[in-house]
Amino acid sequence: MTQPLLSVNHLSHLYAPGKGFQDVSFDLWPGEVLGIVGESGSGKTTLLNAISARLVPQQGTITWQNRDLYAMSEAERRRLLRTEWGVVHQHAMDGLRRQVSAGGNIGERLMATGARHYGDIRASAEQWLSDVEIPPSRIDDLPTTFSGGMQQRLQIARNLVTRPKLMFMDEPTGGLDVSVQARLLDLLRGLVVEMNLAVVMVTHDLGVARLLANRLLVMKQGQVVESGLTDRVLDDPHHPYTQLLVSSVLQN
Ligand SMILES: Nc1ncnc2c1ncn2[C@@H]1O[C@H](COP(=O)(O)OP(=O)(O)OP(=O)(O)O)[C@@H](O)[C@H]1O
Repeated sequence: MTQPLLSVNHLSHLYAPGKGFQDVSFDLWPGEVLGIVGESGSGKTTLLNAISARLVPQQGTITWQNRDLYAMSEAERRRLLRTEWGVVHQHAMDGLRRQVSAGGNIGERLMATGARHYGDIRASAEQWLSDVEIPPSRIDDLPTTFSGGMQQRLQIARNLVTRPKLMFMDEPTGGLDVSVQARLLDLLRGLVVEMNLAVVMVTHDLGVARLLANRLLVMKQGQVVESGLTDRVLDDPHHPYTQLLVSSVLQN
């Protein structure tokens, strides 16, 4: 492929000076994982929301497979979010339907892409539950009866069932126990490679960034202060702010 999957050009959205993000540009290629790192309040979530069509940015353009995202109709953008894109929220229940069974949470997204055969949908949901290490016997249970780690894995299965090309993740392992985090990261890493998924992931955890991301954008007060391959940025940070971020992790 000679064209990036996603192109972000001079994107800005400021709630107030220094609050939001300013003049962000990058290209994302199929199968590439881009990590957005920076301290709390640096604008990471606002940027992620704008790129994933959940917040109309004040300036700049986003091109998805050669089409201007904000020239598409609202319905087309919503459809994209249900099919070729996925969103993994930090709090799994924000991305799940609490009144719908685990199997229903997965099947619902499949139906958005035209699946109608109940047996096939259920079989696919069972397969996905097992792929994300949830016992398929829990298929009829409500997600509210699951542990935090299971809810997060269910949210991931719900997104992946439509075989998206691009996933947006906001602190995908935030709020989970360290051992649960490690397991989830392992699982995510495997799925990303197997499905050749492109990912834009926000995290303040440089360990998570190191494990999952190929490339990093470092944000400080709404500006990208440094970008590059993950190992280069973390092992040889150029900007003083990145140096501080890396060294404060090392001191922990
Ligand atoms: N809807 C809003 N209206 C006004 N200001 C906002 C709004 N959402 C976020 N902000 C402000 O914009 C700045 C960036 O917030 P954002 O949530 O994008 O940062 P972040 O890097 O994701 O932080 P965190 O890791 O804590 O979520 C913050 O100062 C925040 O208070």
